[in-house]
Amino acid sequence: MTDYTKMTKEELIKELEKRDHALSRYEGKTNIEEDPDPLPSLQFKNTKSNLAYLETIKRFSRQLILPEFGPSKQDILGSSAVLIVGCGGLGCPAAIYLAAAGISTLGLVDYDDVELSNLHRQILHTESSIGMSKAFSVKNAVKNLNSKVTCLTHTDSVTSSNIMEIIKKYDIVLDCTDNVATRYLLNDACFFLRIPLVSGAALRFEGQLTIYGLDNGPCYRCLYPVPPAPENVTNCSEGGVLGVVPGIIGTMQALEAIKVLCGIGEPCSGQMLIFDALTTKFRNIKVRNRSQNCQLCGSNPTINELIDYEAFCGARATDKDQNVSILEANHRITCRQLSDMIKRNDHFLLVDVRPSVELEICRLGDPLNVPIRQIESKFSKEKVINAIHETQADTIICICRRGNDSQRAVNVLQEYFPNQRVCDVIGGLTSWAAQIDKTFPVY
Ligand SMILES: Nc1ncnc2c1ncn2[C@@H]1O[C@H](COP(=O)(O)OP(=O)(O)OP(=O)(O)O)[C@@H](O)[C@H]1O
Ligand SMILES: [Zn+2]
Repeated sequence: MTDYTKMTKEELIKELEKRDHALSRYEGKTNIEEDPDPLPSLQFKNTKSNLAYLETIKRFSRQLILPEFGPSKQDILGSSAVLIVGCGGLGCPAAIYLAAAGISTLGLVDYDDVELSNLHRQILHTESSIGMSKAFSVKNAVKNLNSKVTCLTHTDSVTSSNIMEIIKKYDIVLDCTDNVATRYLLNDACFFLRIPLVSGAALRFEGQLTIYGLDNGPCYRCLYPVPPAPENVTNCSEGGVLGVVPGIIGTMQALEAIKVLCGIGEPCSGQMLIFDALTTKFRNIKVRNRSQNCQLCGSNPTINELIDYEAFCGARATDKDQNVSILEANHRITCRQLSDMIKRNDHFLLVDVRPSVELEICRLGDPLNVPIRQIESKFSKEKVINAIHETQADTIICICRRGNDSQRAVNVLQEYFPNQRVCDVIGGLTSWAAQIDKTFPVY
């Protein structure tokens, strides 16, 4: 194949004229297979204008000169469509690298809008895009980088009812979401349409990456036939994440998509890449082969169509906080009631059940910190007894970030202190900030 990168501008123009002339012979023909002198696909894609052709060569020159890549692979990217589900921490880097690499079409899906707390890691969103749809925000960034990319935005959640219609247009799908129900949904839909699924995940200091449904590789259900109990699932909003970690995994999702589309290298299928940011270690674990017993892709499948994934997982297809209500009303007080108790100087013990690092962010007064993990495992009664004596409290009030863990804490503490009134604060510190003190930090 001609190496265009080594040609001078004049030589390139001459070459173009020659090829434009050759192309003109095919005008009006639908079948171009009889081409005796096949045009380099890169040229073929850019016949409309010489300028576009020259720009394309120049833009991608550094990857065009890779012997394993070259114009033929560039052309594959230039006619490929990738769907990115989730325009957050993983989706942002994935989208921008794919756009930079010259993908023809990017599908951008996200039902959510940009928030300030997204900006530390969802790197295509900016301060001025707060409140804007994440899918549009990513589209803007992509277009700024490479105006030639066609962006199709979807601002609804993907669900069983719309997913097939959406993904059928794409060559490969990237799972950049953050909840289990959507992972099963994407897995099943991609399997039914035989579309490879590049799956990424990032939490705290760890990231994971693998490809499902590629060639004879396993699907998500081969590895995880049963969804985890909802209470065992932690998301970034609860567990935290260092911003760079999804940046690395999302970038690698883009890389794997390029490799799969172009058929280069060894894609990360049948193996799970695990990245530990704290030790700077990448481990590659071989995962099980495609399972004969898999309910989806095994030899006797029982799942032959999309199902209700929220019911299957017992959890919603979003990581938005869900408020649980496990206490009787007489064990709950409102922020307003707590505020009145503070004003009246009532004798109560405020127990903040958040992890201690979160008290470093903000706290209400001078609470006793007993994290919910301790309360539910190795709980030492002494600490609370001492504090009750010190404050001469007749009531123990548990508080947390949003009013879920505080209820669990009340359940345990009631058993330890049956003669004491134990209650929690509805909505926790988030409600306190909304209803009582607008200057109180929300995180
Ligand atoms: N079923 C779905 N359809 C469309 N988008 C989805 C679906 N499930 C998850 N997402 C999107 O995937 C993205 C995941 O990214 P990420 O976890 O980084 O963001 P986040 O949910 O905004 O983060 P945080 O937990 O800090 O609020 C989110 O923007 C979320 O809206
Ligand atoms: Zn399977």
